[in-house]
Amino acid sequence: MSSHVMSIPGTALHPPQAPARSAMRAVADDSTAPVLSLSGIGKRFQGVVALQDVGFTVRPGEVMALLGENGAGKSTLVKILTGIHQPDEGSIHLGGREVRFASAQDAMRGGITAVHQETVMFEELSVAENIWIGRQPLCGTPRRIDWRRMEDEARALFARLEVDLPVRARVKDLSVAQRHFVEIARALSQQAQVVIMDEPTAALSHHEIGELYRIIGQLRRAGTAVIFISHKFDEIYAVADRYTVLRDGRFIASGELADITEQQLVALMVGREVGQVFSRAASNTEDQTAPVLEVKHLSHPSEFDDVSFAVRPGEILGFYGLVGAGRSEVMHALFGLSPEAQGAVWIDGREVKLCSPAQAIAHGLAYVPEDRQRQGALLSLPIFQNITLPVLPGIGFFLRRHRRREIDIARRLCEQLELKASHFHQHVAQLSGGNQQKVVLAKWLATQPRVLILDEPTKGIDIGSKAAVHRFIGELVAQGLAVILVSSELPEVMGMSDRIVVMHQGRVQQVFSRAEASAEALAAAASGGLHADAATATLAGEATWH
Ligand SMILES: Nc1ncnc2c1ncn2[C@@H]1O[C@H](COP(=O)(O)OP(=O)(O)OP(=O)(O)O)[C@@H](O)[C@H]1O
Repeated sequence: MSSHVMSIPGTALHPPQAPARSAMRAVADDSTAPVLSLSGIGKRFQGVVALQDVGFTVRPGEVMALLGENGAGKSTLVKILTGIHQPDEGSIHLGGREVRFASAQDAMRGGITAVHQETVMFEELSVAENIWIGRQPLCGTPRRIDWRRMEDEARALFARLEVDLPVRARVKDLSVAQRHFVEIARALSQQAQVVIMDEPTAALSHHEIGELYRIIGQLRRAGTAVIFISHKFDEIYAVADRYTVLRDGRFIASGELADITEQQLVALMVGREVGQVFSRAASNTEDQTAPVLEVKHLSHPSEFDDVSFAVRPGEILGFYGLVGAGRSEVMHALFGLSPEAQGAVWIDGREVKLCSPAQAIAHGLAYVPEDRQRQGALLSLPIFQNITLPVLPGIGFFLRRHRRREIDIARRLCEQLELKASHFHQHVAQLSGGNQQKVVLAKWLATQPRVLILDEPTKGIDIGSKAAVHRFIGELVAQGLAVILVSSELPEVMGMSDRIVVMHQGRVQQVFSRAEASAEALAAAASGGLHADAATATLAGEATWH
């Protein structure tokens, strides 16, 4: 890692290593004709310019990282490439022919497929049926579906990918990673020339990320071009060959990743200096300060067992663990969302019952969930109403002067979080994904809680805004707020927390002070107390795939 921006001392762990790029780049070189070329692409939404004169090329067998801040226009471009939106201007050439896709199916048939979390699949149908839906092989007279061929060909696709996935499994029973693999198999079956991956690792474990990298290597060797969107630089450098940067809907630069440092990329993306990310001085809260929140022996029949911890005013208590460790489930229970949970919760030294979110809020808790878009934002309401919704009773919604105050609160938070929107009355549905996340964050910060639970607060948020979010959390803590920070990013959890609880398989494995918390020690605890080397190997995705 070349820049100061993402690295802090002691975070020696990196995401899974991709195979050496020189070995993987069998097809693309400078003389290869592009498989995809865009020129002069423009798109407006009700006066908002999302893209303007964007052009770049992608060659067969290369991985192109598409980079930009929240709202830069990446998703809009993906939607144009996959037939969901039509461009107002410009042209797209695929395999040397000009194309215009009227729908997602049209784009898929034409050779462009996207892999992302929101992809609609037929939940009740099998893996094989999802791969061949709409084009099932037929046999006999009268013609009927050739189930055996359909399943055999699906098996052959997974064999090619070296993924062990039962083709008769129902899609509803698959993990996010397995769904990605089904989509990739479908793309292969359609001889896709370009596969777009939009933040594909967001919900994957370290091991699954390793699997995904390996499959990307296979696509590349087969000559498929991959457009890879991510806000994480370590993974961009691990998998991509080239980059294209967008800023404010415009093309800024393209080039080889080998020729550019992370810091230079950040400068291209944000066009200004970015503050230090992941760095906060430890709070000077004394150990003898009474905790504002104490959780004692919290258990759930299937999700977690005997979880106890305490957090003091002015302190950040980090929660680290692998996907599935039970961290988010504990936070759900704490916020009154899990009726089956048992245990005791004490606030300011008094035992309280938190049986519903309303009770939790009344006791000064706020919870910003991980899945903010689905659980947090009212997409059809304007930004300022989303932000002030939880505090409306407190500021008198119907009084005009209070409406003014509502807008003031919203404006201050939007500035602090560097929200990118054309105006406060813009509907949240019209914001980019990252900016929608910031609205939900602002909404809960506006409640001025005493204990703020943040679940993956910077997931999907660009590097510049990450620094702003961290600064803002730091300011709130300095004013006496207690924060519980659930994060899967080691640098974030280490750089921000005063103490770190590591969970493994639903239990508290170990609690670290800031001084004790090294990347290796946290990883070892997250893997169930393995020796640090073994834990590092597990995190690097070297274990076998089940
Ligand atoms: N349906 C829409 N209506 C109005 N404006 C829109 C719509 N979709 C996108 N925009 C605007 O287009 C711009 C680009 O958004 P886009 O979603 O492409 O950004 P992005 O680079 O994908 O950001 P992120 O990293 O946050 O996902 C933003 O200003 C956004 O508000």
